[in-house]
Amino acid sequence: MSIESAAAAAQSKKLDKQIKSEVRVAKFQQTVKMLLLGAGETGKSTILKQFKLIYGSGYTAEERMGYKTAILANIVTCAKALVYAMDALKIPYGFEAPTNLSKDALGAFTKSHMSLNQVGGGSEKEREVKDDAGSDKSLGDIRDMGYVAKMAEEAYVTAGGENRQRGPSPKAAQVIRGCEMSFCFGIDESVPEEVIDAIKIIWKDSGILYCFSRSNEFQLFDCCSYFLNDIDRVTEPKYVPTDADILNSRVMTTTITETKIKIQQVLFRVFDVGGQRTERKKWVPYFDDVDAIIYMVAISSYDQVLVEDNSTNRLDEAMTLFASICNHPIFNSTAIIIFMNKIDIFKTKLKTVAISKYFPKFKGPNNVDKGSAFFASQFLALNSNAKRKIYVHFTWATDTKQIKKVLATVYQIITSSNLKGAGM
Ligand SMILES: Nc1nc2c(ncn2[C@@H]2O[C@H](COP(=O)(O)OP(=O)(O)OP(=O)(O)O)[C@@H](O)[C@H]2O)c(=O)[nH]1
Ligand SMILES: [Mg+2]
Repeated sequence: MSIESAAAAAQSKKLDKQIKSEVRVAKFQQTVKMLLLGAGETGKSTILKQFKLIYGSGYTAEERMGYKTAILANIVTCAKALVYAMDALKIPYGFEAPTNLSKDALGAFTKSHMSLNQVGGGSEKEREVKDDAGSDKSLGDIRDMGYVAKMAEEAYVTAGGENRQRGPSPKAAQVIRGCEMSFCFGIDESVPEEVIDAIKIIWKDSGILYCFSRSNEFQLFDCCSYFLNDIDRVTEPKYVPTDADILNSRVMTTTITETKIKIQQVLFRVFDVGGQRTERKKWVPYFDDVDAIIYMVAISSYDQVLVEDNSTNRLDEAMTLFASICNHPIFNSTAIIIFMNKIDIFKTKLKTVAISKYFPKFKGPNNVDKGSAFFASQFLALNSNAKRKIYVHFTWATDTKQIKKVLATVYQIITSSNLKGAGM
C-alpha cells in the first residue's frame, strides 16, 4: 500500500470512529432504555406511575375508572386475607392484645404456662424473657416471645374456634368470605353495601387489628390500611381515584410494558416487568442495549416471606436476584441504581420488629440509619466488579414529592454515565 493510500485508510478509519461515536451520542441524546427490575411487590409499577405523573400527562378519566375496579378489588382481597388469617393464626374476634403487660399479669401468665416451650420452641432468648418476665418489655418483644399469640389461641378455642363464634364481627366475616371476587365497577357502582358494612365492622374489631399487626405471618397487601381507613370515601358510588389512590393500589404485573417518557431532550423507554418468579422467564428478551436499570428492593420486607412459596425470606430472594443481574456480562456497561423502597413502612416496622431476628448478622441498634446502611451494604457486597459504581437511594415510591427529587438525581446519573460510555 502506498503512503497516500495508507494515510487515506487511516483517515477513513478515524472518520468512521468519529461517526460511530457521534451516532452513539446522537442515539443517546434521543433515547435511554431503562428497565425496572426487582422481585414481586417491590414497587416497580409504582415508580412507573410516578414517571407518568411527574413527567407525563397524568391519568385520564377512563384510566382512573380502571383503577377504581382495582382499588375496590384490593379492599375485598385485604378483608378476605384478614378474615382467613384470623382462623389460620387462631385469633378470636374481639381479642384485646395487651398493650403493656404488667409485671403481675405477665408473671401469672408465665407461671400458668410453664410449658412455654410449646409456644415458641423455648429458645434461649425465650427462656431469658421468661425468667425476666416482670421487666418492662415492649409489646413487640412480648409478641416475639409468643405470649400474646398463645393468649389469643386460648381465647380462640374458648370462643368456639372457626365456626362457633357469635356476634357482629364473626357474622361480618361470614359475609366477606362469601363475597365473589369477579367484578368490574362502572360509574355509580361499588362493592355491595352489605360487604362494605361487613368490612367496616371487622376493621374496627380489636382481634382483627391484632391480626393485622401480625401480617408478616400471612400475605397481605401493603395498601390494606391505606384503603380500609378510607373505606367511606373509596366506596362512594361516584368515587374517582386520586393520584395518591392510584399510587397505593396493587395490581400484579403479568405483561411487560414499555412506556415512553420525554425528560428534557431525552426519550426514556421505561420497561416495567412482573417481579414474581414465574414472570422472570419473560425478562431475557429485553436485556439487549440497556442503558440503565432501576433495581427495586422492598427494604421493609425483611420479616416477610414470598407469595410464591410462603417460605423464602423476601430480602434473601431480592439479594439472590440482584447478584444475578448486576454480575450478568450483558449489563457490564449499564448504569445500575438500587431503590431501597418502602422506607416509610421500614421506619414504622423497626419500632417493633428486630432486624436481627431475621438477619442475625445485623448487630443493631434497630434504627433507620443502622438498618438501612446494613441492607445497602449487603446488596453492594454482591457486586463482583470492583470498578463498577452502583448507586443506592432510599425511597418512598408512593410519595410523589420524594420521588420527584430522586428521579431528578437518577436523570443526572444516567445521562452523565451514558455520555461517558459514548466517549464524551
Ligand atoms: N407504603 C408504601 N407502599 C408502597 C411503596 N412502594 C410501593 N408500594 C405499594 O406496594 C404495592 C406493590 O407495588 P407494585 O408497584 O405493584 O409492585 P411491583 O414491583 O410492580 O410488583 P409486581 O408487578 O408483582 O412485580 C402497591 O400497593 C404499592 O402502592 C412505598 O414506598 N411505600
Ligand atoms: Mg408491577
